[in-house]
Amino acid sequence: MTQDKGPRDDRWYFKLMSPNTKGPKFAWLDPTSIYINQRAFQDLLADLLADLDGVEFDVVGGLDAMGFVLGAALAARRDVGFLPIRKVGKLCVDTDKVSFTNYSGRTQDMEMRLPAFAPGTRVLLVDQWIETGGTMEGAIDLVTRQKGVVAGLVAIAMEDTPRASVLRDTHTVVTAIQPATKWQEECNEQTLSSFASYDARDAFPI
Ligand SMILES: O=P(O)(O)OC[C@H]1O[C@H](OP(=O)(O)OP(=O)(O)O)[C@H](O)[C@@H]1O
Repeated sequence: MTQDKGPRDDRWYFKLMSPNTKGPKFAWLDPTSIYINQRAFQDLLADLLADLDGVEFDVVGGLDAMGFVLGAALAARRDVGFLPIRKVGKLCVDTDKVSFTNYSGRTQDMEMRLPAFAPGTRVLLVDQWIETGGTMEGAIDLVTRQKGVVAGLVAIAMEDTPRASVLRDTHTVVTAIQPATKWQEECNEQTLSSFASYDARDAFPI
């Protein structure tokens, strides 16, 4: 873990996130570079876990695909199980399915095994990023349809879009990028000032 991670609203590892270099068919940034560097990944997990102190949950539900990385790491740290919520057509067991529309405007289906847990099970939902909130809304539906309790939502960041803001108002939400900060404003603008000096080598494993 880093000795000095920087202020809580300006963590050093935020600037490792990569800009989109492939155009509008892709997401505007790639936070996965944080996972490459062990200090950055450990610091990210420590920050999220600190903010999850006092949030009780029985299992982590991770959203396909990058929510698997963050969710499984948090589950292992908190000594609970991990429930993958998958894009459609992958699971070879009985499933429940929802349709959702994400930032790309495309409608997709997402599945969770059926049954996945007993009624009343507290599920922490984890995804890498929340933009429109459509993907997370679909996961919430899957959990509540099996009578699970959504214990909280976790992401590196959640943009202040209309539906995502509703999620923040109605759920316990933990994000690495803190609301009402410079970084949050830049996420809302979908351009980070750190992109100007971005160097992929800064995220290399040491
Ligand atoms: O809030 P929304 O507008 O629904 O968008 C957020 C979703 O989009 C990204 O994943 P993506 O679908 O790009 O897939 P990936 O996790 O496989 O990269 C992100 O990790 C969320 O899952």
